[in-house]
Amino acid sequence: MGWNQHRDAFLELNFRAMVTRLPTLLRSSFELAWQADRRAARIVLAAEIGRGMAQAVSLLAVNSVLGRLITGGAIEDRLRGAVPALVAMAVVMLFGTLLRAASTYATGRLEPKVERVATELYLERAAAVELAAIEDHAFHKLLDTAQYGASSARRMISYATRVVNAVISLIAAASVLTVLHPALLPLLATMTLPSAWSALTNARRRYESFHIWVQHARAGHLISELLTEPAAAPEIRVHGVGPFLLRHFRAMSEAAEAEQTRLARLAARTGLIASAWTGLATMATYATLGGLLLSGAMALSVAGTAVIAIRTGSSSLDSLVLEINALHEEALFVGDLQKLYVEAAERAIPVGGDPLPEQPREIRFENVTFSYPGESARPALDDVTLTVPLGGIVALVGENGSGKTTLIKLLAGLYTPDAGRIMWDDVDAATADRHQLAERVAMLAQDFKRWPFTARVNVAVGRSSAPLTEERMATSLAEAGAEDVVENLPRGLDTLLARNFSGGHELSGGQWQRLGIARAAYRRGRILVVDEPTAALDARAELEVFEKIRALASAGQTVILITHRLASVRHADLVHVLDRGRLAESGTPEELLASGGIYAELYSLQAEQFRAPVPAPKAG
Ligand SMILES: Nc1ncnc2c1ncn2[C@@H]1O[C@H](COP(=O)(O)OP(=O)(O)OP(=O)(O)O)[C@@H](O)[C@H]1O
Repeated sequence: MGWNQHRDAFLELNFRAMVTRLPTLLRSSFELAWQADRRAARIVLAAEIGRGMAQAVSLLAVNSVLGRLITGGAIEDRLRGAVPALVAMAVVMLFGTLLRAASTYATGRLEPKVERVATELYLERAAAVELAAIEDHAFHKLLDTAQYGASSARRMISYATRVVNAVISLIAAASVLTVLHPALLPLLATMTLPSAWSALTNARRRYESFHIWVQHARAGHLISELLTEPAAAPEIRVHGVGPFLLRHFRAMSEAAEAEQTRLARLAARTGLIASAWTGLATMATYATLGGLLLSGAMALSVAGTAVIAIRTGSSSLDSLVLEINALHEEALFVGDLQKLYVEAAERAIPVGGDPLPEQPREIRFENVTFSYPGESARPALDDVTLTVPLGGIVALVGENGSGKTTLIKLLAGLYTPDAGRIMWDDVDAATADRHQLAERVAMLAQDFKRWPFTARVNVAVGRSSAPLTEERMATSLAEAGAEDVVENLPRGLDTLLARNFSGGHELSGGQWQRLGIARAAYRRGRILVVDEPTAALDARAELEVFEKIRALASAGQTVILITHRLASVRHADLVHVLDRGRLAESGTPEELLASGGIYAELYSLQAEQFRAPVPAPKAG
């Protein structure tokens, strides 16, 4: 269906990189933990270091016990001699158990907090970027992949904990082995390398595959949502779109399954090779140990301890490799999240800037050109120069796709021009304080958001930063002519406007439009921008809304109006006509009618429809 793009998979992930990055990974896990809960982070770190040390001490105690038991003398004496070491072992094990409990508790406390902190930052940064970033598919892909980073950050904490633990117990086992016989250490490493290789190879494949398939997974998810969402339900039923969507869903799922099968086949093959290699290395290790015993180069008690140390060491090394690998895999996702943090900060709406004039007289577009990203035959706005005087009604008129909505989005600061300037008196909007600019504008977009909240929230969300007041609510509803919409709701303003929730209610398109106008009125922006405010209204409601808009304008509010209903434009103080991204004509409605240009042509086309003869009722 045109979503798949498998070109940009890239990775650099190898064993050396993994080991060299380990300190950075551990540090960033610790930083995440520190940010989320300092006390718990301290407990985890101390407990894990303590546990590793306890393991080293208990290994030394084992050596001492074996040494006592295997040396000559009466068995009672040998047992008695081993008692202090046995007691030491028991104490150390108890200590280790307590530390483990402390670490489990603190990690459990830490993990959800880490995920929350990471998620909050993700949402905060994503909500603060420019509209252009949200509409950019590359940034969207990053948003998609980075969303997994927060849960990875959560898991990173336990993996990092286990890595610290495994490193310390490995150091303990390796030091004991080196003391026993230096030849044993490389053998221990050889035994564990295959599982390292296999785990790393599989992780790399999984991550590569994830990056290649993430868009695909999103598209599959989108189709399954489309099949169940209420907005699509009527067309799915009347036009029979269901089987078509299902066919695509199946095709996409099958492609994803084939990828999973490929990964499983490769993982099985890699696992087999690694196991064969481990088997050979284990045989070599024990043969060496036997050789050392036979040649008398190693005492039996030492060989006993060596076997225990090798088993402890290889299991520590095994788990170290697995945990580092898991840590690394999670870190790749956390890396995506961090990349998003950086990119979102770079593409964030700038804070601060030149103050806008308190009472500007006009907004001037000077040779403004703007193109949407991607391929298009012509710019959406092409060298547009026009003035919007403040304090009256300015109408934007033009055929579909002529650039009206784009123009008001630029005016509201949602996009910045590719060329030219937008001046608020003598302040360039490009360097102006964007927060101030947004403060001045109330916007009712064509596709304004129908929030799945109560009617009250749907209006008050127009200015969610201020405390809600009933008086302002009532005035806004009156200004929008939306009182009867609210009166007819089962629980008035407290009715939930989301039909797919229990107790939820749905409004008609026209009723929504009136609530949308109430929201824009509630905002009390000095410039009210309305894009096709009456498209869904019946003739009476349309007249009423334009009446209200006129009243707002005569009370001093600036209204910028986009509409195809040219009869309603008659009351505008100034009309700009756009044609394929260019300003075609400007003037008062009377001037434009008299000039016989595009406006006059569109006007007479509409007027014609009403002049068409009404068929006479048939007699009889
Ligand atoms: N988000 C977008 N991304 C890419 N192109 C866009 C986007 N929005 C609009 N366009 C393109 O920009 C051009 C101008 O669109 P715009 O929505 O400004 O027209 P309009 O005059 O408001 O049309 P209408 O009367 O249909 O609402 C069109 O060619 C449209 O395809």
